[in-house]
Amino acid sequence: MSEIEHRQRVGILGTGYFGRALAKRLFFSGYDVILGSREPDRREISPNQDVLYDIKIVSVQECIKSAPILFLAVHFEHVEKLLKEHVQLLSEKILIDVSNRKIPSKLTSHAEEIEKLFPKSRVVKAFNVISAYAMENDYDTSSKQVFIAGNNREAREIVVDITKNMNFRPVDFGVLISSRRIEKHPLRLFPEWRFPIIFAVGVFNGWLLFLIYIYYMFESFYNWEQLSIKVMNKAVCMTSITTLSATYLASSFATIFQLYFGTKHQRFPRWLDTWLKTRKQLGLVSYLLVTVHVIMSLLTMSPTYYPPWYHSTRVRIPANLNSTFEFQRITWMNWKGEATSLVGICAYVVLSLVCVTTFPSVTDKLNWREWRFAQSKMGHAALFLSVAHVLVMAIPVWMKHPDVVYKSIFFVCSLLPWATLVLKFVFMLPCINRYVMKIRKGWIKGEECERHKMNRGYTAVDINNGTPTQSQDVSSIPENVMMLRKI
Ligand SMILES: NC(=O)C1=CN([C@@H]2O[C@H](COP(=O)(O)OP(=O)(O)OC[C@H]3O[C@@H](n4cnc5c(N)ncnc54)[C@H](OP(=O)(O)O)[C@@H]3O)[C@@H](O)[C@H]2O)C=CC1
Ligand SMILES: [Fe+3]
Repeated sequence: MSEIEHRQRVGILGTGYFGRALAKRLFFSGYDVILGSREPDRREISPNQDVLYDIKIVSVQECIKSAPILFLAVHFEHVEKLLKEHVQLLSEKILIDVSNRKIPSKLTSHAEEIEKLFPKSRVVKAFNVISAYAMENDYDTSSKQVFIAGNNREAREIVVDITKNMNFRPVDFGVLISSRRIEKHPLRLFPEWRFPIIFAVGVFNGWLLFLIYIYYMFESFYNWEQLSIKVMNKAVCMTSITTLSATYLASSFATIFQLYFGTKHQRFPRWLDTWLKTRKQLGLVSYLLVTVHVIMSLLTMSPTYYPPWYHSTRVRIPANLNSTFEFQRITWMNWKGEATSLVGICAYVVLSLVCVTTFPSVTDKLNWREWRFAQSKMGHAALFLSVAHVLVMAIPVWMKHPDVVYKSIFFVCSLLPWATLVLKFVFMLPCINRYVMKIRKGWIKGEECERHKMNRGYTAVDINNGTPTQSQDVSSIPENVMMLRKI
C-alpha cells in the first residue's frame, strides 16, 4: 500500500483560489486530497509544484462519491446549482461550508441555507475566517482560531481534528445557528478597538482643551509655538494615565456590581460588559500613548523645557571697567529631574512587561496564576508608578505653593488613578476580599434562605424554646419565630 493510500480522503469542490490553497494545506497535513471541478480536464493544480502531483482533479460527481468529507470551496450562490443533482450522493456526507458573506445577516447563515438544501448531509461551518493566502503560505498558525459550528456532534469533532492537523486552533461554537456569528466575524472592522479609541480620543481632546485654557487663556504661561510638543506632551501623558486607570477601574466596577447583587450570575449591564471586554485594548492604547509621551519627552529633554529639573548656577565674569557681567548656567539634573525620570522609566518598563503578556504566544505559556499576577498585580504597579511619576514632579511645587494644589494639572489628572488604586486596595482588605471570593466561587446572597425553605439539609427550630417545629413546610413558618439548624 502506498503512503497516499494510508491517508484519510477529503474532497474539495471548487478549484478556485481557496480550493487550491485548501488542497495544498490538507495535503501537507497528511490527507489524501481530491478536487472536484465542473471542468476537470481544463483545470490543473499548481503545475509548478511537483509535491502536489498526487492531488487529482475529478468531476464533481466522482469527488462526492469518493470522499466522505467535502469542503465546499465554491461561492454560496453557486452551491445549489452545482450540487442539486447530487442530493442522494451527498446523504450522510460531511459538508464543510467555508463561504463568506458580503453583508451580515441576523436572520440566517449560508451554512443553515445549505443544510436546508441538503437535509441528509451533515453541514459544518468552518475555515471562513482563514484567508486563502494564510492557508497556503502561513504554517505557523497554531494560535489562529478556526470557529466551528454544526448540528451533528460527530461531524463537528471530525472537523475539529482536521483543524488541529492543519495546525490551526479549533473553537467549537456548537450548533449550526452559531454560524451566523461565525459568518459575521470576517466582516467586522476592529469592533473591540472602537470603544477604547473613542474613549482615548475623547479624553485627549478634553485634557488638551483644559491645558489650552490653563496655559493660554487663564494665564499666558507658554508661547503658542510650544503647543505641538510641550503642551501636547502633557495632554498625551494625562490621557495615557486616565486610560490606564480606566483599564483597571472596570474590574472594580464589576466587583461593586457583584457585591451589590450578591452573586456572580447576574448579567453586567451592557456598558460595563463592553468596558470589561475591551480592557486589553484600553491597556494597549494607554501603552501606545505612554510610548508617544516617552518620545516627546526625550525630544524636549533640556534645561530650557524643564528648568525645575536642572541645577542652575550664576556665573560672574569680572568686568574690565566698572561693572560685572553675570549670567545663569544650568548644569546637572537635580534630584527632582532624576527621580521623575527614574520613576517614569520604571513605570514604562513594568507596563511594557504587562503588555508583552497579552501576546497570544506568551499568554499560551502562562498558567492562570501567572497571567493574573502579570495583568492585575503588575498592571496596578504600573499605574501606581505612573502616578508616582506625576507626584514626584508635583509635590515640590505643592510644598512651595499649597494654595495651588487643587488647581494644578498634576492633582486633576491623579484623581482617577488614585480612585482606582484605593478601590483595588479596599477590595483586597481580607474582610471584603473573603466576601468577593465567596461570590466568585458561586455563593449567592439569600440562597441559603431559599435552601432552608426547601428543607434541604436543615431543620426548622422554634426560636423561643429551641425545639424542632412540627411543620414540614418551613416556608409557612414566620421568620421571627424560627431559626434553621443544619441536620
Ligand atoms: N479567497 C479567500 O481568501 C477565501 C474564500 N473563502 C470562500 O471560499 C469560497 C471560494 O472562494 P474562492 O476560491 O476565492 O473563489 P473562486 O472564484 O476563486 O473559486 C470558486 C470556484 O467555484 C467553482 N464553481 C462551481 N460552480 C461555479 C459557478 N457556477 N460559477 C463559478 N465558479 C463555480 C469553480 O471551480 P471549477 O470551475 O473548477 O468548478 C471556481 O474556481 C467562497 O465561498 C469564499 O467565500 C473563504 C475564506 C477565504
Ligand atoms: Fe512623564
